[in-house]
Amino acid sequence: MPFSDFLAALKDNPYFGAGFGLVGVGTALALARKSAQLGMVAFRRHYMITLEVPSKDKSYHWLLSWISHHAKSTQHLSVETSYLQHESGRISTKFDFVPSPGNHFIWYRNKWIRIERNREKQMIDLHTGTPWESVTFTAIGTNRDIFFNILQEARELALRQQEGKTIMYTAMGTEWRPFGFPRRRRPLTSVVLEEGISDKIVQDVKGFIDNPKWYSDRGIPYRRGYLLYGPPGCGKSSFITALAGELEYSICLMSLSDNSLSDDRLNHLLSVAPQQSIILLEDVDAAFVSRDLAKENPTAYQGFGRLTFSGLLNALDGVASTEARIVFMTTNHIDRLDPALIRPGRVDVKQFIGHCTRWQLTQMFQRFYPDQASSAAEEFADTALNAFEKISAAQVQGHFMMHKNDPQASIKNIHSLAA
Ligand SMILES: Nc1ncnc2c1ncn2[C@@H]1O[C@H](COP(=O)(O)OP(=O)(O)OP(=O)(O)O)[C@@H](O)[C@H]1O
Repeated sequence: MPFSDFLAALKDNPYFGAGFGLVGVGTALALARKSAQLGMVAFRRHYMITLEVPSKDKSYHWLLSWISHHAKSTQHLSVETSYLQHESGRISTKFDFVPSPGNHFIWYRNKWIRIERNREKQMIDLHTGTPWESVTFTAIGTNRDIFFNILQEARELALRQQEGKTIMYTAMGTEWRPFGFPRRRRPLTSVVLEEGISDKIVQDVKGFIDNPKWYSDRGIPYRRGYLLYGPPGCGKSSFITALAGELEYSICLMSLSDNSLSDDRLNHLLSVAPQQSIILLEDVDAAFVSRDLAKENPTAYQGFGRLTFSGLLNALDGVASTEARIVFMTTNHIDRLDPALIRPGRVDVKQFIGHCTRWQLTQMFQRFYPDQASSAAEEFADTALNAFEKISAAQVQGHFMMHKNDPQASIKNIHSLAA
């Protein structure tokens, strides 16, 4: 269809709004013309299809990228700045042009499509503090497939852009928003846990994801909880990040100590977490300690914010969906946790992640200095364990960084390992 006809059709479309008002009528002739026109309006109204996507919808940002991808000739643009992490770890700034508020036309699969991006000046989304926005697509015809295709393409484009990255989400108001730049996926092999632990957890999670039927056949909620506990700097968080990369999942990071977190909000957030994501509750002991401890020292262990302990338990129990729901919790002090929080059903797998063993020390040495003989790695492990009773992987990593190009010095200077 020629562009001029498309514009003429739009002119009568009620969604098109100002700018194409009907010419005034004053004479009988004009009235007759108008009634003919109204006939056309009714006809066109039935042959135009419109899709409105509010900014709250998950697909909104995908669609903006899709539009800028297709509407290359549009001259009215806004900038969206993001950060990119390269293979080397270097971070660079990326500027994307997205269509600015107003009308844009694109030619898509032999059809003209009008896209209107609306920004409400008066309405602010109270949860995110951003203006209320929407995009409306209008096309000729009645076949909705055109919009399904666009949504599908926009989703695939967004997924391609995220390939090889792990997205971290954080809770903003009642929704999850990407936080920081997508991180390059961390390989599982880069986190050296005691022999067998990593494999055991990965197999457990994969077995869970692959077996929804097992749960539905038995009427068991399709969720699984994990608790990683142990001293700081031994790899709890790093392992969860690497696991998310392995599963191609994102991470929804939630702080239970957040003052603005209420029972209802937590419940809601857990039920609307993005698909294929791990919910990560870090340092759960910081928010809730065992009821016995709290009784002994009520001032030190006051509850945080408006979240109650029973609210947390209910929210965890309510986390059920047709999709695999995985909740990871971490703590440095398992002994401070209330047994109700970590009972089976809420936490199905508890795993201690401790200080480095001899095996871990040799593995870490070999990974850091791949050209060295295994005897050097063993010498490093023995020297380290002779000098210190407990060493965290974070300490070892920091020590290697001080002797990046000198493995022998890293063995000789092990006594200088930073506490
Ligand atoms: N097992 C490990 N293998 C390789 N690197 C590790 C390991 N453990 C820790 N690190 C490194 O140490 C740093 C801190 O680790 P991480 O935050 O995962 O520890 P954590 O156990 O979660 O600590 P915390 O209890 O304080 O949250 C990271 O930079 C990580 O790369």
